[in-house]
Amino acid sequence: MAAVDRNAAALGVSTKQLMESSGNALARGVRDVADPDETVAVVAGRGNNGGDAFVAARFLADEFDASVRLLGRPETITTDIARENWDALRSAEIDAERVLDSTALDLGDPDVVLDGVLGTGVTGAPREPERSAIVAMNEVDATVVSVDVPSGTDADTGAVADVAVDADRIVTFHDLKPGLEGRADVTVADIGIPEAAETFVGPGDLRSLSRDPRAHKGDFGRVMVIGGGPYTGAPALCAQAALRAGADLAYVACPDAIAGEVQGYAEDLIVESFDGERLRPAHVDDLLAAAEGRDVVVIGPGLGGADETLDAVRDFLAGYDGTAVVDADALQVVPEVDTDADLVCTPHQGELAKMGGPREDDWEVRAARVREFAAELDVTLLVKGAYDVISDGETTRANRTGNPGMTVGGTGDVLAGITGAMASTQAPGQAAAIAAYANGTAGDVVVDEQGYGLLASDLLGEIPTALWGDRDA
Ligand SMILES: NC(=O)C1=CN([C@@H]2O[C@H](COP(=O)(O)OP(=O)(O)OC[C@H]3O[C@@H](n4cnc5c(N)ncnc54)[C@H](O)[C@@H]3O)[C@@H](O)[C@H]2O)[C@@H](O)CC1
Ligand SMILES: [K+]
Repeated sequence: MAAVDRNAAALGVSTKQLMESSGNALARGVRDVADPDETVAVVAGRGNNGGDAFVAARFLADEFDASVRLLGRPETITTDIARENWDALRSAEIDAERVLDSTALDLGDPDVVLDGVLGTGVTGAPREPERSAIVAMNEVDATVVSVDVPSGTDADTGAVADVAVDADRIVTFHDLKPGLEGRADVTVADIGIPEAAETFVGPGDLRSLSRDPRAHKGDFGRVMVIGGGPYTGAPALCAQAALRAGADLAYVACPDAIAGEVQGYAEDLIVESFDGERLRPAHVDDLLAAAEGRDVVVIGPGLGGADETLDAVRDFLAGYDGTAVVDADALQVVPEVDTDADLVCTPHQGELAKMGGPREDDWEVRAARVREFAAELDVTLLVKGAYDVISDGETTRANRTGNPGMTVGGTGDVLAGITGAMASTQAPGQAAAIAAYANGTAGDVVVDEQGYGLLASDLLGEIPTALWGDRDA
């Protein structure tokens, strides 16, 4: 939800607007169970769940005998928008008081209790002062309406804590939360989050990239690029992109003939070469052994399409059972290969057609067909275009970042490298979605600064900011 919320804000629909809609929906929920002039006791915690309850109180105050209890001091309200809505209650002289000792919380004899104590931001079982307030709410003989989730319910898992609100009705926002499935007393309220906030990859998707300060080397991936032969720049770009996207180590497995040149592009790369001028089936056993110690393999960049090379790609994928990003010439073997690996394929539309996939001009039609094709192949597809389409066969996303300057050679190698890095910490579909977004954002920044004529290598330095530069994410 927090990711969708951030994506909505990036589309111009602020969390405060969503809070207004949430409060309005709550007021409707209360009207459904109460008659005019009945008493409504609103109990609010200090997060946005409480903020929703403040808005509801503003909607209800004219019609009902409504009063608000805030659990704690207004200064300790955790978000600006919740505090602004608390202040609005006070300014409007709506009955709203703070409760400094929740063990002495006296709700009187209300007809309805509105539970805005804890929502999706809860971690662990309720602590004080929320804990005693929940007990007090359960002791009152009233219809209890919960905001988003009954307080004390873990919104990620649906687990109910030892102390939790026993709700008669729940008004939940945007989507059914875990633990609420199958309950007859739940209303899912549309609070105006545009579908685009879920369809299009946005800054909210980057939230999962935050790092634990206790992380150590290897936590963010050892990425192995199998590439090069006729081309030398492609594997080097790809592996450098993986490092810029946060991988801890990037290895390039390439032919001896070009190893020196690949290493020459960047000292950060670990080049491990095999004999000859191109990949052949004889190399596959050694590559499979090397891949054992790595988190993700990216196969394809600069390999070329020689028959023996494609045979080797086929053999490699048949013997591999980790996660592999497949790009460029290697893509064409995917439909015929039998593998236990999780494949993330990154074709442009021409390559997709060569794989037997759909060719559709309209992106929404393409998205639906790409999903079917991903399900048929049992792979994740990232189909590059003006709107990139990403699907794992179930969830389908689109990415709008990027620009026509990125038609230059090498940008696909960069994308494959970012995808490789992301796939070492994220599920394949999410890895591909974030990679497409970051690659396009990097390209947009370069073109904004200098105009067209970008080089794929220009993207590299912009990748970290594209992934971690959004301080609000
Ligand atoms: N994400 C969205 O799109 C929207 C969310 N909204 C509301 O925002 C809620 C989430 O708000 P927040 O993230 O601020 O979180 P909550 O309001 O659910 O709770 C956070 C507060 O509870 C405290 N807390 C956490 N665990 C606790 C525990 N075990 N015992 C006692 N206190 C605990 C935190 O320190 C914080 O003060 C949703 O449930 C929903 O009601 C709506 O305002 C509208 C849109
Ligand atoms: K609640």
